Amino acid sequence: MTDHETGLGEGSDPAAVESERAPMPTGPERVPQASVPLRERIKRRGPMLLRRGQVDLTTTDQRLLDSAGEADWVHTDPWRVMRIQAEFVEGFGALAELGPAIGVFGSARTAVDHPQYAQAEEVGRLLAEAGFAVITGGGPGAMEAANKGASEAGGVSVGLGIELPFETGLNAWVDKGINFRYFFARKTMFVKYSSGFVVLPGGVGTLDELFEALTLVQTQKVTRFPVVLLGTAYWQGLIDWMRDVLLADGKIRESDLDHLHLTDDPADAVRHVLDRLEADGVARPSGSYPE
Ligand SMILES: C/C(=C\CNc1ncnc2c1ncn2[C@@H]1O[C@H](COP(=O)(O)O)[C@@H](O)[C@H]1O)CO
Repeated sequence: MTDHETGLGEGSDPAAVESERAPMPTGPERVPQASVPLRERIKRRGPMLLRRGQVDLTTTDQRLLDSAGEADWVHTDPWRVMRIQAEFVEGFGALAELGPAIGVFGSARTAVDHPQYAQAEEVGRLLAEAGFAVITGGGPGAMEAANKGASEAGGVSVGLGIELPFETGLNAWVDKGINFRYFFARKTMFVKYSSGFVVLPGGVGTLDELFEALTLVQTQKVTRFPVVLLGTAYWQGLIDWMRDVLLADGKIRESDLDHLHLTDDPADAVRHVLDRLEADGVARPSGSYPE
């Protein structure tokens, strides 16, 4: 079995490989350890003693820098686990000190000249003025609009982008951006660093984000989490269906619907978020309350 397989090689240092009798030579006369007879090789690593065949002859760095060998392992799940871990580390590191924030979701396809774009921009602005950072998916459409409103109001405009088969990149109004490979890591960041969501008209991506929030509230994985639906004409049908079918059939409770605040007014959306958080004992950020 090799050192790699036993794990004994990690952290080893051939400079510490020495003969039990002779002290470690320190200068140009240093003997390559491979030339020390096998039976005389000895190494101490912390509380561990290694002798003979257990003494490895290369350092961790040497093995790291040795580019020879197979590279297929970068396409294996154990390696992906490391990349997933890295996304959480990067996300937590970038957002841990963000302060109070609200997630704003909505269609990637909302056109710049559409009234919903103006509404998203207004929401971004009012949230920033209220003292919230604004977190979006970092893409085009409603996301871009909310980032624009937040950034132009001098707020913290955050975009959590996602790698897609087609390149879209972070929109130009994202002032703090992270690009994720994995949807689930990105979704964790939305929920972990937002105190509530404002959801504008959108498609399956937006519905996914909305229903994830509702599921987490229903299962009490998150508490104190206001969710506002902006656009009554767009959302009323969904609310009616949830009430008439899901609730009527006993698949949800009335309280699951109570979490949803439906409005057409961006100022009302932001007031609702502030009021709900205050009612739940969360300190209000130091910005202005929308008139
Ligand atoms: C469809 C197009 C670009 C997609 N680019 C996206 N970039 C970032 N985030 C996205 C993108 N598409 C979807 N999302 C996420 O889902 C929500 C919007 O999805 P919907 O289906 O459009 O409602 C959004 O909140 C993002 O988090 C080309 O225009």
